[in-house]
Amino acid sequence: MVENTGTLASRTLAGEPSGAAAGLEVAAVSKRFGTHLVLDDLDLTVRPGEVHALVGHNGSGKSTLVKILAGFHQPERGARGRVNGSGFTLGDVRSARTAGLRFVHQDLGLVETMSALDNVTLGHPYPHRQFGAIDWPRARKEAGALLASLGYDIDPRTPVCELSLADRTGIAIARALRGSTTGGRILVLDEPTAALPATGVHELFEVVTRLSASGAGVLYISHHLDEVFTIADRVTVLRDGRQVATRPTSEIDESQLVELMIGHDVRLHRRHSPAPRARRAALRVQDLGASQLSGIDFQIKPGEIVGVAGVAGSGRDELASALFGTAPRRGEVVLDGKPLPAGRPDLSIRRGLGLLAADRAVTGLVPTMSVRQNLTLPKLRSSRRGLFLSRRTEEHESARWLDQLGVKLRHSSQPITELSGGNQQKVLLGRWLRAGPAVLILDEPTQGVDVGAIESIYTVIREHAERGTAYLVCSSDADELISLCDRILVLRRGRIAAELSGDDLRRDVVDRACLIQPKSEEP
Ligand SMILES: Nc1ncnc2c1ncn2[C@@H]1O[C@H](COP(=O)(O)OP(=O)(O)OP(=O)(O)O)[C@@H](O)[C@H]1O
Repeated sequence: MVENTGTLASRTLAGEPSGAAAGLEVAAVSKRFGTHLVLDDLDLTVRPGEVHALVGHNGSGKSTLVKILAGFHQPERGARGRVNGSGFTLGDVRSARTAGLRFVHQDLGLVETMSALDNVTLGHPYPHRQFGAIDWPRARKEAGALLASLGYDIDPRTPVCELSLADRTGIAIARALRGSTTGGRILVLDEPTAALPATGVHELFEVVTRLSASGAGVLYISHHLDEVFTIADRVTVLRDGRQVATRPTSEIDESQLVELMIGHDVRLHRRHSPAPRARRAALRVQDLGASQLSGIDFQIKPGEIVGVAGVAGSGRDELASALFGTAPRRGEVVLDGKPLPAGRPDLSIRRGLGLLAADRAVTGLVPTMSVRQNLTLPKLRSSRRGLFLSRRTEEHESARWLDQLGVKLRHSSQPITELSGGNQQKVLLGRWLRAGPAVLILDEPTQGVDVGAIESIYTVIREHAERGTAYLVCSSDADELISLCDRILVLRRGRIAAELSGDDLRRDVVDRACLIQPKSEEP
């Protein structure tokens, strides 16, 4: 419990030893949207050299806090902030920047077509020669040195679109830190690993460790509790906008943390499914090839949930879009007995193949539409009366879906952009399930979704499998595949290296199959 009296200096934080030098201190931070109190009197300290994790279920207020710190949202009156002892105005972009706060947001905010150098320099002046021309060699040298100091070996001339996700994260961190002094800087990383492969996560941890060792305070927002225990010194838990605890990570274990986050114990249940009886495959893939994939053969029966595991570069990332038709492919894809042409996502949808893509911001959401409109998008015909959409039918059906998926919202005509990331993901899943595809491909289906909501999403997926929907689940989370799938295809170097089922659906077996090349395969 955080006391709510006195000045910033006199407030004591849970888990904060008295007298500790504080990098970032905020106190009494509240935020309302309309009548909805989304942050309720929060106090937080990030010490110099500390990695401080901020966790909480979807909609608990993490991003709202980050936006207040960055100056995009105004907090309610009475909120106070200090960096290294000097006050700054919460809710003011310039004040946050001058105070030394730096941010890497989840979408990274990079300009794909521009070079690493331009992206690192974005928003900062380029070095100039005597008569006003840009000093390109110096600009490149400075950007290269900054990236190297963080541990990234990136040629500043490389266009960002040619860089790996891990290197893009490096560019975003370098840009955030550019121009800040080494001592006393505060870096806020908002779900930095959401789209990173495992190797990228490892690289990022090295960067974060190096930064904190240099005295920077890092506020680290993540849904991945294993990351919190690997990288963070302390963790603050938000639940429904309230700060329920701030603890050293050494004094808490994962199940206690989960309990703090959601208020009760959650266990993920394994699927116990009878073997599908249908003779004809819902999806048959033969000799599929794409830029990273070759010779891929598999089938999925109606009602089956098949997982795809594989490390970055294994081809796992490419499989979903190649099958759906948004990436080029070779080979044969047969849906419900009929061949599906390549490069035709429109036909895929019409014939009953859906894709819940990993990048919801690019391929899923229509940001200008309401929650209800986003949910009902692909199946407009079912709720039409004559030429007019029956609003009552649409409202009734949306309410049922939103309830079933446990979407946290005020009302269904609210703009989708007002929902938290995890709740947006639930709406997109609902959209596809509602459309009733024969086969649904889920690419990282619970990315950005909190532990409490994950089980409710799995339940919905399983229920639809029992009614005959076939699933292909591509995920970087082995635990997700194990708890959800009947069998798992493991990709290595673009080929199916193993198929796991039954007693082999175990973390150690999946990880081993993804990583280790059997002696017989060695060149
Ligand atoms: N601009 C806005 N207008 C109205 N409500 C908003 C707005 N932005 C966020 N909210 C609401 O504030 C609450 C907190 O949202 P926030 O995005 O901070 O959650 P979060 O913890 O970051 O969730 P996630 O883990 O899903 O990203 C949610 O109920 C959300 O719907």
